[in-house]
Amino acid sequence: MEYISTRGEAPALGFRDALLAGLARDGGLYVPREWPVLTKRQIRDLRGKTYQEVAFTILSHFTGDEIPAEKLRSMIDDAYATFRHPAVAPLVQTGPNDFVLELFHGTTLAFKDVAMQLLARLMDYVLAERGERATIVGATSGDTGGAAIDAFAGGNRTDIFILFPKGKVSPVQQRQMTTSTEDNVHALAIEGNFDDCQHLVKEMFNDVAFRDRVQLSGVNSINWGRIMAQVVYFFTAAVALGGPDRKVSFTVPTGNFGDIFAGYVAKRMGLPIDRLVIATNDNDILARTLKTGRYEMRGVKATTSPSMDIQISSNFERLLFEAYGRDPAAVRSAMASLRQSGAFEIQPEALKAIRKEFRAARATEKQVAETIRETLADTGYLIDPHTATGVFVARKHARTNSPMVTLSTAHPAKFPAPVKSACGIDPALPSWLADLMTREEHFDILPAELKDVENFIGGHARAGK
Ligand SMILES: Cc1ncc(COP(=O)(O)O)c(C=O)c1O
Ligand SMILES: N[C@@H](CCOP(=O)(O)O)C(=O)O
Repeated sequence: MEYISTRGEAPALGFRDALLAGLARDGGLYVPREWPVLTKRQIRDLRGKTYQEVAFTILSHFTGDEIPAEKLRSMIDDAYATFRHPAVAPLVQTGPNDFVLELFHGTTLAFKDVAMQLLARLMDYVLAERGERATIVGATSGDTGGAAIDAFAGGNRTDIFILFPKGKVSPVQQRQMTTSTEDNVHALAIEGNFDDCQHLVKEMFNDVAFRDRVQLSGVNSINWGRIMAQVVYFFTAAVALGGPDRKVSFTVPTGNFGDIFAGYVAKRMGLPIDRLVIATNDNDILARTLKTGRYEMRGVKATTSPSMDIQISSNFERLLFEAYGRDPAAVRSAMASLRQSGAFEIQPEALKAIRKEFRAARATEKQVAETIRETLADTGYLIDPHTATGVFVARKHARTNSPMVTLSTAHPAKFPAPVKSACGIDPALPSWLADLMTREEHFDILPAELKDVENFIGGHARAGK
């Protein structure tokens, strides 16, 4: 399997190189040259299989012969042995046709663990095979950072630097990033918002001299390895609900567009998905874009679902590439316009293609709080504000004749303050995190300036020395 850049000006790479590259050298994102397609029969055969078996079937289409089958199997087994639920990603029924897909049974209580535990193992395997080290960078609005630190902590081939927006993540999220005692972990509180953090990460990748010197690698969903691992749970959920002989819809709480793009990939791979619904909080740039055809930044609002407080949805670039019939020039022009003026227009044909695949709606802060309260009252089920954003939007797009699955992207205990304020319940952290809030914190504070961040990373990274 070969991977090509959405901007068409970087060399095509094999799986291992695309995995370590993270972002393409032309600033674009890697996607497979072709979408692998499973037949209905192959999808039917996934019924009754474990999460790990389904993961192997799906992921081997993307890793091809670059990762030996027995290695891939053992990495998948190890990655999902860290999950506290035997099903890895169980489905919970909350209404006649309504389901919640719990993606928070990993070590840091968010859906990021699903891909990150595997990504760390894949990267370590490729680095060991090549006798190399890497400097891992990541930008986080709260969850990617904790999951990445947990997955990479203690690795002797990697140093990890996580940029989080100072004062804009939940206290639990912050401590998950700042209390590691491993020498290869560096949590950096950036004086800015998530978009500033993500911009800094992309700028580091675009600084070729720096990138090469520290052997930079990324773990955000700009890395194809993240997306491919997130495709798996769309298959497990749909198949459990009668797929491929019955269409299933999904609503996905969305920020950086990685998770819902994974759903789109599942569909391209042949999974019969009825509706793919983007759920946003008050940072509703994606809902506005689908409505108007204009992607326009308006400044970030702080909400009770801080992980989705995002304006620049990185993976939307992958969707644009597809919607423009894989025309990299159209993507380059949209991205140049976004850089220059904070906006771009989507041409009518491409917009039509996007609207055919996706629907989108927003949940306001009031609606999120009401949804937490009502879901608890009606079903006894407690959800976090990100999941509540999804559940609220899912109700608007529910179908009477097909199941609607909302992705539950975080455990309510990660966001105890808004959950308590909405419904009066103070969700407890699980036993392995019970002392989290009393652990000692270690982090550095840096301005949102490329030079300061590069100097810090260059001074601490072991790769290239
Ligand atoms: C809890 C939670 N829900 C939803 C999202 C949005 O996911 P994505 O960025 O893949 O759209 C995030 C962050 O990415 C998150 O941490
Ligand atoms: N919500 C995310 C933002 C980064 O998303 P990613 O999926 O691209 O890593 C977070 O929690 O950090």
